[in-house]
Amino acid sequence: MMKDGKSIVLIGMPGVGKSTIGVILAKEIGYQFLDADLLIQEQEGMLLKDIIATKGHDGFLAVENQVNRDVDAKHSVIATGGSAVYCEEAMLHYKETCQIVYLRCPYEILSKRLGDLKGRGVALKEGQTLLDLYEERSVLYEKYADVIIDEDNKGIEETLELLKEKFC
Ligand SMILES: Nc1ncnc2c1ncn2[C@@H]1O[C@H](COP(=O)(O)OP(=O)(O)OP(=O)(O)O)[C@@H](O)[C@H]1O
Ligand SMILES: O=C(O)C1=C[C@@H](O)[C@@H](O)[C@H](O)C1
Ligand SMILES: [Mg+2]
Repeated sequence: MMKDGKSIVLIGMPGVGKSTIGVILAKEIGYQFLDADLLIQEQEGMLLKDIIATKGHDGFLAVENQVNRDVDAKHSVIATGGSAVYCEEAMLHYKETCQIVYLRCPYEILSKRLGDLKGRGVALKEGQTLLDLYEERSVLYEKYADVIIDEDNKGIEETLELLKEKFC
């Protein structure tokens, strides 16, 4: 187990593997796992894509901000949603209480990995492309990160090993 018990918050674009890698990391370092997307769905009683459809982009971000801001968990790996980085209050809360890790994946790899963006519930504004989103968010992910893990062409296992090297 990690020494100081600080939780690890994973940030990054949709599809970088925050949820997939986060749950395995938690198990391997003896932490709990929380997925902020699932907390949002549970609170709202709706799927993410339906929350976005009903409340709109800004309404969704308000809920995402509140849910992440209210997370008070030690010894946990927390997978955030890709848009959590727009939620300033929540990000400042994580910055003060946790270690923030940006899983950075090159655009070319990510765009192949992501299929139907709408089905995934990505918070795209009208007319925005995945590349626009990538460029807009990269700056924010880097701003809040304490640690950056570059995925490049790594598989899930290799990325996990890098994370464990940092935190164990
Ligand atoms: N090298 C890799 N690293 C991480 N995930 C990979 C890799 N190669 C393929 N994948 C796949 O990419 C997907 C990552 O999806 P996942 O839901 O974990 O992303 P996420 O970061 O949690 O996205 P979201 O912000 O939408 O919650 C999974 O289906 C995973 O199997
Ligand atoms: O990157 C995004 O815009 C999102 C990613 C998901 O994890 C969800 O948090 C939500 O569907 C928005
Ligand atoms: Mg996820």
